[in-house]
Amino acid sequence: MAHLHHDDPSCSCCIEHSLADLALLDALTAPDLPSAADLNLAAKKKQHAYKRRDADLDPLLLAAAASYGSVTRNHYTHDFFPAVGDPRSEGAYDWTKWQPEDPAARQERRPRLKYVSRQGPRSQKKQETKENTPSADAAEPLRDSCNIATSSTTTSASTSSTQPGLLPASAELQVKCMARTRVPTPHGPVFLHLYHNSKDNKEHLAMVVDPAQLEDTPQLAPPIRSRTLDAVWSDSETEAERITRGAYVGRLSAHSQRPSRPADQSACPPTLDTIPSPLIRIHSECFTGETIGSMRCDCGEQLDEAIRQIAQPITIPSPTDPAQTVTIPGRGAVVYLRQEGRGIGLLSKIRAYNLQDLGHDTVTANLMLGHGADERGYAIAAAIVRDLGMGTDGMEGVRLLTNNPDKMRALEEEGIRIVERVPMVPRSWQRIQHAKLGGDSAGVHVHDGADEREGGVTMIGHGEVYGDDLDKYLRTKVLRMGHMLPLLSDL
Ligand SMILES: Nc1nc2c(ncn2[C@@H]2O[C@H](COP(=O)(O)OP(=O)(O)OP(=O)(O)O)[C@@H](O)[C@H]2O)c(=O)[nH]1
Repeated sequence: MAHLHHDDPSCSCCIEHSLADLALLDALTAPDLPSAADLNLAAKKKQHAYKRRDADLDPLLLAAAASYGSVTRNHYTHDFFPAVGDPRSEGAYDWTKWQPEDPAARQERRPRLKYVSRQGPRSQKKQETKENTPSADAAEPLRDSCNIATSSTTTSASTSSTQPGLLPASAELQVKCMARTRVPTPHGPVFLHLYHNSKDNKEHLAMVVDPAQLEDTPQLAPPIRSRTLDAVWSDSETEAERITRGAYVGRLSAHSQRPSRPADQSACPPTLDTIPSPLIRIHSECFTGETIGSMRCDCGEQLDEAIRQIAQPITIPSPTDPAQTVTIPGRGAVVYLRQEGRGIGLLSKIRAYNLQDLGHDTVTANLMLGHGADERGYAIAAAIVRDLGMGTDGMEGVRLLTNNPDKMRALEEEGIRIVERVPMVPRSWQRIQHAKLGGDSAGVHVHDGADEREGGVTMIGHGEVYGDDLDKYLRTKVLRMGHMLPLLSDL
């Protein structure tokens, strides 16, 4: 029997407890165990032999027991008796000794530094957003979270923002490139642009391939630069702020930091006729295909293939001697839209996959879940393309990498000038096609198979997706969604 109270041999309660312990030990080890009736009788007679042991509670022990080891006696003492043992705190809790501060001393005290936020009060912003939201359905537009006051630049007419730090929602869609940075990839450097917009609450992206922008020498083709990024956002904007958000020219390093100016896009000579229009891919997010390498679809492969094709060097006649050729870096962009699962979202797409496993195709599965076959929109993509200086009057037209006729139509309706459609043939189909044609498929980049994952971007890398799931998915796109892709069986 552990003695949990205190160890004072002269203490009467300790002696009492020890006697009780011995009596209980004796009773429990005796040949005849005491019956419950005996125990009750003893309790009734208030015999000390079976007295309860929890009469005298030590608060420190209770705290330690309750703490399961995470609270020590020291913690307990600090929490409940914080001033104990600290002579300076003597009387700190005695309010009878409290004295008000001398007003003269308060005057002399230096004023405290105060942080003044450059954003409007939160309540004001909320009100502003509600008023500006174009429709009840539209999500609250993204805020300018960089804490830099902006003069919001629209993609067409420029409207000044009523509230610094807020990209206002308006009937006219606005996009604004919030930041840009260089990202090295297996296909070469890309400039990743992050966009906010006044329509939805998503961060859409553009991967601009234009490595010539890293060079200091003049280039033949105009740089693909964001108008809203290069704009001056406020009179008080510093060079450091511009550099940090990516509004710089040339290669950024510890020794080279040149902020861009709004005029930098037009500083280049007009495009030569011999330079092909930039190659553009409007790509919709696909977590499964891009991140975990799903072979139910070709999205991961398409993303890699798009960046690979855009980054291919271009050979053109030399502007000084047409008999000669010069090679310029490949240029274009992937606009990456956050409209997962053709706009139905990842949750619904996962459910749709289960319906597909039950035998339904990708279109029917969407419909069974109460969605449209394709719920995407391309207004934001078009605005981003325009912001990058492509696709509209006075700017270069674009070559669009797609098989999707709806995508072509939607972009043209948004005013984007598409000068050429470049098909996206799945790599496994290219390989089979190549074999069918007896190796005679001029100009087609033929992949060796699925073992090419080392290079390339996304989980699929430079390899290919293949299999029954993929073939079924692609066939449905051709047969039910009108994708412009020759079926293998038709070759
Ligand atoms: N609902 C649904 N979405 C899918 C399925 N498989 C892939 N997706 C989504 O389909 C979209 C693919 O879009 P894109 O890469 O723009 O291609 P596309 O519109 O099919 O046309 P292309 O430009 O010819 O490639 C992505 O958002 C994927 O998440 C599926 O089985 N069901």
